Amino acid sequence: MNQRGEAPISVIKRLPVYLRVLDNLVKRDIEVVSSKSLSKETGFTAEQIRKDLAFFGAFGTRGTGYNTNYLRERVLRIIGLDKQTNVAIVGAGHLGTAFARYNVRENPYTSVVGLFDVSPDIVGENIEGVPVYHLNDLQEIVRKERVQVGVITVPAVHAQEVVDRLVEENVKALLNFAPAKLTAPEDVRIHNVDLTIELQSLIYFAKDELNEESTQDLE
Ligand SMILES: NC(=O)c1ccc[n+]([C@@H]2O[C@H](COP(=O)([O-])OP(=O)(O)OC[C@H]3O[C@@H](n4cnc5c(N)ncnc54)[C@H](O)[C@@H]3O)[C@@H](O)[C@H]2O)c1
Repeated sequence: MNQRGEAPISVIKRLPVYLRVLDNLVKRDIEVVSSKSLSKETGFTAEQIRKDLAFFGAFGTRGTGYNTNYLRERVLRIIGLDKQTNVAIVGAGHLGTAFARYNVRENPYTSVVGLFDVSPDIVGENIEGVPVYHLNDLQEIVRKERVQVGVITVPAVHAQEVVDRLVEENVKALLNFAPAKLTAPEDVRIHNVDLTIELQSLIYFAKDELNEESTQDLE
């Protein structure tokens, strides 16, 4: 049974947050955690947490809480992080290299096996142990390293050609940072990330609280 198929996207999106907190608790040798303390650490309500976790089976013991290790392993398995996932980042500029650095340091669950670029200024370099290859080597490395996820951090005008190359190599999951509308076959999943849109929507939601005097009308 595909457990992920049954839970709403909002629940799935909270799972990595639970994982981060559980990782921390395991590191601190905390063996049992209540939904109340998970609530304190995540900011979600205890009821929400119990409901979320119940989607995947009842893991907790009433009055005691959840076994931290067990819950962490379940969450890892539900997300699909119990097996190594190899990632390639295409575009080794500001964002691509920052993303690579951060993931090498902070994300033990995926392995960035290579960055790819076309600029002679960066090809051949090494970012936190991750080699920067020329785009021409994409096919060879994707096959050799069994890359499953592609991250797109090239200028928008080049993003579709990068998608096409990754799709040709059978990469089925793409995380796109370029502000471009990309197309791929139905069995390829593309997630778009746009921090500028996040910033703009924050301003919309906070606009009543923003100090009127410190803002100037643009028109
Ligand atoms: N989603 C967000 O929140 C967010 C934030 C910042 C930047 N961006 C976007 O991310 C992308 C990268 O931004 P940046 O600031 O790192 O730019 P950058 O110019 O620093 O880096 C882009 C890199 O892509 C390389 N490149 C160009 N064409 C390529 C190709 N066909 N194949 C491989 N590499 C190629 C360039 O040589 C360069 O190293 C842009 O599309 C930008 O708009 C998105």
